[in-house]
Amino acid sequence: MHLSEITHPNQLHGLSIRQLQQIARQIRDKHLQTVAEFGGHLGPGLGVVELTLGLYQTLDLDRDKVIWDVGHQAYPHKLITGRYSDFHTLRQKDGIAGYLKRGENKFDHFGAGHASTSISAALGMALARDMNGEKFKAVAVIGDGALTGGMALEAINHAGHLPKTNLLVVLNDNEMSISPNVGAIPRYLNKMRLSPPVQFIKDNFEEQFKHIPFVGESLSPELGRIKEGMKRLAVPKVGAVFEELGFTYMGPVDGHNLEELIATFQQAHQIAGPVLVHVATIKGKGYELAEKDQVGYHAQTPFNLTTGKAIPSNKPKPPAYAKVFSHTLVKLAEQNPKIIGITAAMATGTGLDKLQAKLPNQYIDVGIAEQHAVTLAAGLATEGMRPVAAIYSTFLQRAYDQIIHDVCIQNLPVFFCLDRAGIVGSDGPTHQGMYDIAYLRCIPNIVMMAPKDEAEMQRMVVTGIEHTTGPIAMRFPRGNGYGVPLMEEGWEPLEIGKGEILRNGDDVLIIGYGTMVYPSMQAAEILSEHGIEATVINARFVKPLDTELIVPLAQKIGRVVTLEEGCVMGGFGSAVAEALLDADVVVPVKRIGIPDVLVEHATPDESKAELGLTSRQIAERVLQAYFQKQPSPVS
Ligand SMILES: Cc1ncc(C[n+]2csc(CCOP(=O)(O)OP(=O)(O)O)c2C)c(N)n1
Ligand SMILES: CC(=O)[C@@H](O)[C@H](O)COP(=O)(O)O
Ligand SMILES: [Mg+2]
Repeated sequence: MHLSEITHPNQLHGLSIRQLQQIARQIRDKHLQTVAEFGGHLGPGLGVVELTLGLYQTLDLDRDKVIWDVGHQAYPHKLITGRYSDFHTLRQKDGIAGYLKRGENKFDHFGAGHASTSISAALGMALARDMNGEKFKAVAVIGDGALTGGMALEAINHAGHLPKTNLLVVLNDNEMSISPNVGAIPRYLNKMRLSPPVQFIKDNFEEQFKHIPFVGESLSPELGRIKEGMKRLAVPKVGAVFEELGFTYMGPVDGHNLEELIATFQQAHQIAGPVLVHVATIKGKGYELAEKDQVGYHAQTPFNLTTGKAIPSNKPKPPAYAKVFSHTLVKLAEQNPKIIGITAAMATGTGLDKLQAKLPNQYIDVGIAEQHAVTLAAGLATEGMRPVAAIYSTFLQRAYDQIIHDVCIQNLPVFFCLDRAGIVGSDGPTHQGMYDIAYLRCIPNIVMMAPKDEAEMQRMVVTGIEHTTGPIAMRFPRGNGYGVPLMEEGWEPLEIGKGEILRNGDDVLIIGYGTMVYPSMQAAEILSEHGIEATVINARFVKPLDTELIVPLAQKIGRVVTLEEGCVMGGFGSAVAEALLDADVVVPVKRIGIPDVLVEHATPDESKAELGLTSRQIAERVLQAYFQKQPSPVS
């Protein structure tokens, strides 16, 4: 049977190991071709091909439910659940999502994208199953990185307390998060990965020696004494921690040996209560370049399969915001040993791997543990350190209470650097950085800012470091800057709460925040072609808002437009409208940003066009709102 003929995982039933190995090869080929052509997550899925086939052959997917943690590794799952023919649309507009998605396919029982949720979801399904008197297996597949997330441990704590609730947790242990996994849990797992040989020797000690020709028999008396000594060798009982937590532990199992996997899963299905099967895999298995560079091949833009090199873009790109951010932070950290950069398992994405390389003592990776990262930063701040929590906007959502409870209520000087703030593109709704303006703005004590370009971001990094009277947050987008000139040092901090006028005009006031400042200027130029002259403000800060600058101009001009790359509800535009209300200035405010919708996976430009956020669309919307001009057909 060829992979292309599989539309239901139950078609795996009855296939021989050889047939499964053939399908595994076809999955790897399809996975590699598709990611090489369109980009996506490479290493994670290559590492779970046999795990997926072995597990699914032992389940009835018309009944049983498999929940994948994060879901970035679930391309093999997608390929055997009816999406082979559409797989070339992966992570593209209106195409297959890069993560599991309940609405996409009946075998996608739970969506994800953020880590550490699978065991909670699977346990919820198992409890509902038992309450409804149903019979199906609930299986969570979680990576060793995701296992460092607090939620996963909360779920294990709960599941281990329910000896009558059947639940299978498959731990995909490839010793990697995006970077090498960090913490005591991965270290413990690694010890178990290593322990079987030691355990094997202990169990088969004499057997091993007796057969040594000529000397084997004569060694016997000695062997007894050595064996006694071996008994005292402290080998952790494999899986002891999980067993102590109420799970039946099985493993570690070779995650690329189909016979072993199938036999283990079949056995696991016979065991009542919570069971954890520890599967040892290799991230990137089957593609040598990915096996050798597991960090670099976690995710890929389109690349050449033979050379492994990214397909060069036809024009040189300005530096990425993340690169400028980390370069600036390293420069400042070299002068200030109190600066501590903190990442939650996103060293390469945030660029903090550069800080780790240059100043390892001023770098902390806490694993996938954003909540811990924030309160750790708060603790560091109480002792006079200068903590910089570099966490994507979307992942910082995980630590909302810690931001309020541990940082802002105590008014501690933590500097939050929110990368990937705004529309991120192919990762879709779970990863869009849409909510941070709204979710932070309502918290007392926090200062919030966003740069118009990468040069202003450098000034904001200095501003953030020097703001030590309380918490401060800077948001910036995924991707590249504008290529504006950058300074190597001597960046001038900004005055907190002060914006700048970029253009003058009497017909409409346009106030841009962060990434929407340049589009504001471009829209103003288009309006000028229609005889409409706009004043454009770069707000720089949403909290505190520069009301001294904005309120009088709004009153004078009488028409206001706000622009933000974030949710309009409660966002930057709301802040301006509230300020005008508080000042009893009654003028119309047209808030342009992301409306109350989810933004599906597409390129950022496609999403912005769909949301009416291109410069031309902004100009058209202003004309329509304030000057009763019917929009010309959008070119
Ligand atoms: C809450 C959260 N923080 C960070 C991330 C970014 N992220 C995506 S995959 C990944 C590593 C996951 O490691 P693991 O679970 O071991 O899966 P593997 O990639 O090794 O297959 C991280 C940190 C995320 N998805 N969710
Ligand atoms: C699966 C996951 O959450 C990360 O791999 C994420 O896709 C990284 O996003 P960036 O590519 O923006 O760093
Ligand atoms: Mg891993």
